[in-house]
Amino acid sequence: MRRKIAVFGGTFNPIHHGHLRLALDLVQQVSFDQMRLVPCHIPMHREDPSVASRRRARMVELAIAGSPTLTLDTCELERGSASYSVDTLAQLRAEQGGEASISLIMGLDAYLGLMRWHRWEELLQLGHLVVVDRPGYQMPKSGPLADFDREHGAATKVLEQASHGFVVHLDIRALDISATEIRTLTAQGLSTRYLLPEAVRHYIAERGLYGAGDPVDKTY
Ligand SMILES: Nc1ncnc2c1ncn2[C@@H]1O[C@H](COP(=O)(O)OP(=O)(O)OP(=O)(O)O)[C@@H](O)[C@H]1O
Ligand SMILES: O=C(O)c1ccc[n+]([C@@H]2O[C@H](COP(=O)([O-])O)[C@@H](O)[C@H]2O)c1
Repeated sequence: MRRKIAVFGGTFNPIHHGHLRLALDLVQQVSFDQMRLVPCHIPMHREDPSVASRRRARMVELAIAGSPTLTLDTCELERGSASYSVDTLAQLRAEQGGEASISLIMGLDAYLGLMRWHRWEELLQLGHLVVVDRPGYQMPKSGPLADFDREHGAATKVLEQASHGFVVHLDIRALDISATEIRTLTAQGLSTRYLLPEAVRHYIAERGLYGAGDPVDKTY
């Protein structure tokens, strides 16, 4: 059977249950052999994250500690340069060889901006794109992305059958959680409990990230 590897890139500032449950749901639906969480080091598509990549990676590590299926991949930190998904996929393809099925995972909000990504036309030569819905976002019915989606769209089984080249949309449970909301709640001194793992909440509180005040308030 073809080895199936998933690459789930994100700013993870911080990682939350929206990311984690999405990753786990996909591992179970697709039987990925690996699900690699790849924190981006220097994003060129958004403002500099307020927290250094080393710390964002550490929060990923804390979040997945003990998970048998999710792993942290720090390739973008090690590369040290601007973080482009095309480079990450190319590096993984070189490592894994031509047979492996490689899937780049993204939420619909990220997919909507795909045509602004660096060398985005090359992504499907290196892997598949697996897109999951995100509350508040909808696929356009017409336009260049809708055309691209129709041209390359396929059913899940293609992830077994081909190493690259297709776009697959998968249903996962919708969790309306964002890192932006977690940063805002933290800065306002409001509780973020149940939105992200406790170990990550403690890390944020202990280091005063996102304007966190005293260590995690017991009343919250
Ligand atoms: N709740 C969610 N449901 C589905 N996809 C999600 C969810 N949260 C994040 N994603 C996806 O995870 C990837 C990484 O997201 P990212 O780290 O930017 O989190 P975020 O919550 O969107 O952060 P921010 O609010 O800072 O933009 C993206 O592909 C994004 O679409
Ligand atoms: O390669 C690009 O040009 C590119 C442009 C936008 C987003 N990405 C990647 O998409 C992933 C999700 O991005 P974000 O901003 O939602 O965290 C993350 O791994 C980014 O590096 C990549």
